Amino acid sequence: MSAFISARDLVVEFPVYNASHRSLKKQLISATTGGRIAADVKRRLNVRALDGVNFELKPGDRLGLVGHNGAGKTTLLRALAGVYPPSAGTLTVKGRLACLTDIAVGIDGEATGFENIYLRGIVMGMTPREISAKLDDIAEFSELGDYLNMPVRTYSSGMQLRLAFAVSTSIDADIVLMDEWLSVGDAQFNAKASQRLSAMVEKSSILVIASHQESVINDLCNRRVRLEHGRLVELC
Ligand SMILES: Nc1ncnc2c1ncn2[C@@H]1O[C@H](COP(=O)(O)OP(=O)(O)OP(=O)(O)O)[C@@H](O)[C@H]1O
Repeated sequence: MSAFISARDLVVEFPVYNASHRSLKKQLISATTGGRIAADVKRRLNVRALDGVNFELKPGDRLGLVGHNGAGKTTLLRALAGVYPPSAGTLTVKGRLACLTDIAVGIDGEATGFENIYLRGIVMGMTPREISAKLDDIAEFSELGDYLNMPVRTYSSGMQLRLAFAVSTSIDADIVLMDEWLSVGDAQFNAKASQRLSAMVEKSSILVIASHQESVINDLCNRRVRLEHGRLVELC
């Protein structure tokens, strides 16, 4: 099956509770960041983070998502990952995903490093058998040694990220989703992490990466979407 992504008139809205209707509206009328604010039929405020977005991606596409703070880039990545359902329109995603936007999701502080490799792997969509086959590689890459037998709550934040990164980049993915080029650990680890990410992206069929760095988009991408206040204003 070839990887494929299609967004048709995609809308993602977030209801905003406990917001002062008048003051929020006033404040946001002139906002240059963020999605558009609108009241629904029940006069509740909604942030329209994605507003009628259309595009299609096929194998070989490396899409760079650009736009101002709050333009909707992360929302689009999370919608592609199935975290946010469309409020309207349709989104079709075919292929196995590696979503690197929230790499620590599924990590449990009370569980050991080894147990967390399974927990995070399962959240990523891997089978226990698949994780077992990759366990040595993940453990070796993380360089956590005997710490893998200790509860993750005893790790430093950098060690937790190493673990999350090692598992999250072990999946064989058709589609890679990334919010900025991931940077983890100290200088030595970050260099090998970057190599591992590059290898993962090269093997994948479709890449979608959001970035504020022009050089990242230029180096990695052959297509580009610019979002402004949730609307797609440039597609090439
Ligand atoms: N969980 C949420 N609840 C309410 N509003 C949200 C939520 N997540 C995002 N938004 C709103 O949706 C809009 C788009 O946010 P998003 O995080 O997708 O922007 P972004 O382009 O990734 O921004 P940045 O470059 O700052 O990371 C913003 O107006 C933001 O306030």
